[in-house]
Amino acid sequence: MPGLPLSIAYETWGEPNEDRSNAVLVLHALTGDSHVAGGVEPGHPTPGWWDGLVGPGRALDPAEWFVVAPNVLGGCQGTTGPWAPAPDGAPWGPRFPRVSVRDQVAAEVLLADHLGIGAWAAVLGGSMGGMRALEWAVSEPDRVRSLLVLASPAASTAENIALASAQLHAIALDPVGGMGVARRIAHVSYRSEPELATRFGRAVQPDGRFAVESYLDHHADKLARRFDPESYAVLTEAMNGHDVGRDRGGVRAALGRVTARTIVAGIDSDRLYPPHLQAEIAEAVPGAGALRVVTSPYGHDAFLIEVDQVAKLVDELLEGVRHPR
Ligand SMILES: CC(=O)SCCNC(=O)CCNC(=O)[C@H](O)C(C)(C)COP(=O)(O)OP(=O)(O)OC[C@H]1O[C@@H](n2cnc3c(N)ncnc32)[C@H](O)[C@@H]1OP(=O)(O)O
Ligand SMILES: N[C@@H](CCO)C(=O)O
Repeated sequence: MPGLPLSIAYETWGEPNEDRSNAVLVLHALTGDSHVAGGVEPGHPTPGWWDGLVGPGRALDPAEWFVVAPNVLGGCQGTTGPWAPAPDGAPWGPRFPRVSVRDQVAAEVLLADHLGIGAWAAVLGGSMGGMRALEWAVSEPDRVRSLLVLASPAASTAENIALASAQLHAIALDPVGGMGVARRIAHVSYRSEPELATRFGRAVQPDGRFAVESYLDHHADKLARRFDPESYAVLTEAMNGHDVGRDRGGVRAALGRVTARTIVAGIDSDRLYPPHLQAEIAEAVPGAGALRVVTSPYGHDAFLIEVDQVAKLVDELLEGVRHPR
């Protein structure tokens, strides 16, 4: 992204130690932001999306770790994205340049440099956050001491691209209404078929809508109140282009570069990024060991919901940083 004026919004928890060896990078998913957790620490009053993970007595205890969470490049919660002013003073909007997951990580490298962090004790993320975490470990192996990749692929699959392409077409036709359509399509892929069947069945509400239809309407309306359609499109295109193996001799060769102590986890009911995609990563990253499986009825969104299981994985990862083999 040479030439793009760049601002990065980020939040931190805890304090860096003298050599910054306690710094942990947490990377959010598609519609997430830098507000990982809240309600437990001064300065972070409102709840976050991984509340159970950061806070006193939690896996990422600010008394021990310096936790850093940036808003992604192309996002709409403070970091440069389509909402930001272009050189002519008007918002970039649809003129915002295409960015890749590699560009996003390159921006996060600049943040690490700015904060004086040579190597992260851990880099972790789920979904799109896991794509960036993996890209960090491949492109900057010396700067990632441990890595958690959760519910992410090494490269977006044909099905991922197909689902996303329908969403991008909807936004291209009508940004605001289209993002609602996109969220409906995406949200179905974030949940599991048995969950939807058990929870909603064929129930019809008094207003005539299927209950599941009304549920999707609700999530579409909620997103419209908090997210920018141009940003949704930029980030979706970045995910479509995600392939750690591009120009690196393929996925296996790229993953072979990773030197971080690595845990790779999938969710048993995830139909967006099913666990076989994480098994591919676990097999190719040196020393990653067996794939870990989060058990959940909720599908892909379990990376946000099953926080206790995620916290155990983070605990195990950080234990390895405290006591390296
Ligand atoms: C890192 C990141 O990804 S950050 C972004 C994370 N946040 C999001 O993605 C926001 C969208 N939300 C979600 O995807 C989910 O709510 C999660 C993953 C955060 C949590 O999942 P769950 O706790 O299982 O929530 P669930 O999907 O059941 O949604 C609950 C909502 O649906 C509503 N709902 C349930 N049934 C119906 C229905 N028949 N009609 C209308 N609304 C309904 C509930 O009232 C509730 O509303 P609220 O969220 O405004 O309080
Ligand atoms: N609910 C998540 C799913 C994408 O991983 C989000 O909106 O970011």
